[in-house]
Amino acid sequence: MDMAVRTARIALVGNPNSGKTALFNALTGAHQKVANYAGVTVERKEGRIHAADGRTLSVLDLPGTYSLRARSLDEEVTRDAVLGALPGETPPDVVVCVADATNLRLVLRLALELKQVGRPMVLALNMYDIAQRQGLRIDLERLSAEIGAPVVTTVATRKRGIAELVAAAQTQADLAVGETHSEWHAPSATEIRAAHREAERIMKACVRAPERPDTLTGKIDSVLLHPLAGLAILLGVLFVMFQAVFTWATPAMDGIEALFALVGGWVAAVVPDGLLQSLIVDGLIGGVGSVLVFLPQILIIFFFIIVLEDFGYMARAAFLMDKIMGGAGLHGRAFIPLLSSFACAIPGIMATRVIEAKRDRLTTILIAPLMTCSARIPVYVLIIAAFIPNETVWGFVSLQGLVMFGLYAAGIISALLVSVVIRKVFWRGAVEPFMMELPAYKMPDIKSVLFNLWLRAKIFMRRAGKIILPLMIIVWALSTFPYPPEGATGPAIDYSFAGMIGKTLEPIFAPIGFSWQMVVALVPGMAAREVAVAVLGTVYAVAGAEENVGALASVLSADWSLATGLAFLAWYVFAPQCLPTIGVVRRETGSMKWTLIMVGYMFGLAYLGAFIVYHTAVALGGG
Ligand SMILES: Nc1nc2c(ncn2[C@@H]2O[C@H](COP(=O)(O)OP(=O)(O)OP(=O)(O)O)[C@@H](O)[C@H]2O)c(=O)[nH]1
Ligand SMILES: [Mg+2]
Repeated sequence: MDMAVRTARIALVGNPNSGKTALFNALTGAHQKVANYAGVTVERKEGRIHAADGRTLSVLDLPGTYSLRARSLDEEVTRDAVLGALPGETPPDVVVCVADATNLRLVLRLALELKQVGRPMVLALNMYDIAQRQGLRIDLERLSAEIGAPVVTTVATRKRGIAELVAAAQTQADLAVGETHSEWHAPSATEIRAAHREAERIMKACVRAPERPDTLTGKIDSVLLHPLAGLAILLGVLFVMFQAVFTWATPAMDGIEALFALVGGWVAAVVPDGLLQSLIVDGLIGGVGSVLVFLPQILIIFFFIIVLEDFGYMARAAFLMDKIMGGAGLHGRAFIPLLSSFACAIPGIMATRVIEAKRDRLTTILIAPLMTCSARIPVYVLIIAAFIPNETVWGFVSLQGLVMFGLYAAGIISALLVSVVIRKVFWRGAVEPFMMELPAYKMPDIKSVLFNLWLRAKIFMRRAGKIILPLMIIVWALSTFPYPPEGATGPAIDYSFAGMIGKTLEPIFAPIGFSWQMVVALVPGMAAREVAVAVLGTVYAVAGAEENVGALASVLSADWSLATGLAFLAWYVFAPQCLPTIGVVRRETGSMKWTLIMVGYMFGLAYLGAFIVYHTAVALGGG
């Protein structure tokens, strides 16, 4: 074998939240998700490093773990990667043990364990900036001698120490060429105790306590984690977020609408009247534009989430919610997956891999789609704009923002209730207590916040191109053909395939106040929820070029009763309106039965919720 061209493989292994993914990004130029809480990475990710000497190395980012005695699915991935037990994989040539330099005790135990596996190792003391700021003194030479591996200090977020780390890893790889020894056995209780003592001894020998211990974190925590004040602040933060959605977004929306109107007008002037013009202007530009216009709202919500994540607040929110979630039969570790589900249920469901007990994980998967994903935002905003007056209550509170807050709350509360029911119906037993490690507070980095927002915008726009655009072509065709017969008087859509489908299914939805036009919007909404907004624009023939949220909202408010509008919102809170999510649930649970149970209960709740809302509103005079 020609050693010179063989790519050495490096694996990043370390405690949760120690900065492995930040290092991976710094090493490879990738943009994997980094956030200030444990359990961000749940899968292995491979990337490439082009070293200074022209060689390439391959590097693996792995889920965080405290030990190779893996307990949850994500930790098993890390163990198997280190041992080369994943199908088709050999053990890595070098293990880079990534440490949070301010929290060495736990990582030393892991480092000792890794050492036993027998792979060449490098210890990366990451977050070295924070360690220095705190005045923590680490005897690097002694530490290196004690664990028998080179030690490199790094600041992943500032790309410091990266070249040194690569060089050290390369040297280790070269020294150990051809050596493939790798073994591990689960340690006995005696061995574990011995390892703890050894880690303690190394700590004492190499680390001197910080001169300026982090008292700020403690001070902030005494407020933010206060059982009452903390919860009030959490609610306040969410409240401000939804107020912002309705007050900050308008100028940006106006800009996007103007842009699409301009393009639509331009195409209408260039392309002759007829089918092609209708397809481009109404179907494509109007359809995609009517969804893209909600980008500002989505980015505002993500802005809050990203800043709070980076600050280290989300782990505190998990702490505050722990009692409530435990009461509902949810494991404390369910918080982060549920939080991820506010972006989209799919990454949320994947994130449940951090939950050890199968039942706890299954419960979390089953309720994750009730969290308000970002694809619901366009629908909520449109219907709220149509039916909720743009007024201020109690002097300063936007009523529309308040309703939005209520819809999110409805999702959360129903998720908790469903969890209680799952616990009652399918299994009992106490939930294991769990304490998430609270990360130190960090000032969010503006560049990375903006970058993450840009990634979010890209995801949303890619969806518009890849899913919404093709769907809109289908919807346009179904609502254009067949043409109305000679002498027909109603709108053309009445005679189209879309009209036929809607009218066939209408009887099912009539009891909850939905018209056939709404049914037409629900069907493609199964592929991507937000398409419903574009389809409503099509079925109500709001002309493409002058299409805007205001115009569509006023058509809806004229055509639907208030009761219908509210019932539609209720439907959207609960309905499993998204095939990709159902597919992921099937894959992650490995069970058709549980997938069907989820789809069934969600449709049931949607129908029941819309029914109750509709009839209550009618009874109160909103029909
Ligand atoms: N100040 C400072 N912050 C860092 C450094 N490295 C990472 N961070 C921050 O630490 C937090 C955790 O980083 P991640 O890269 O997500 O950690 P991880 O080890 O991949 O975490 P898991 O995937 O959950 O195991 C993020 O908020 C990073 O921005 C560093 O060297 N200095
Ligand atoms: Mg990570």
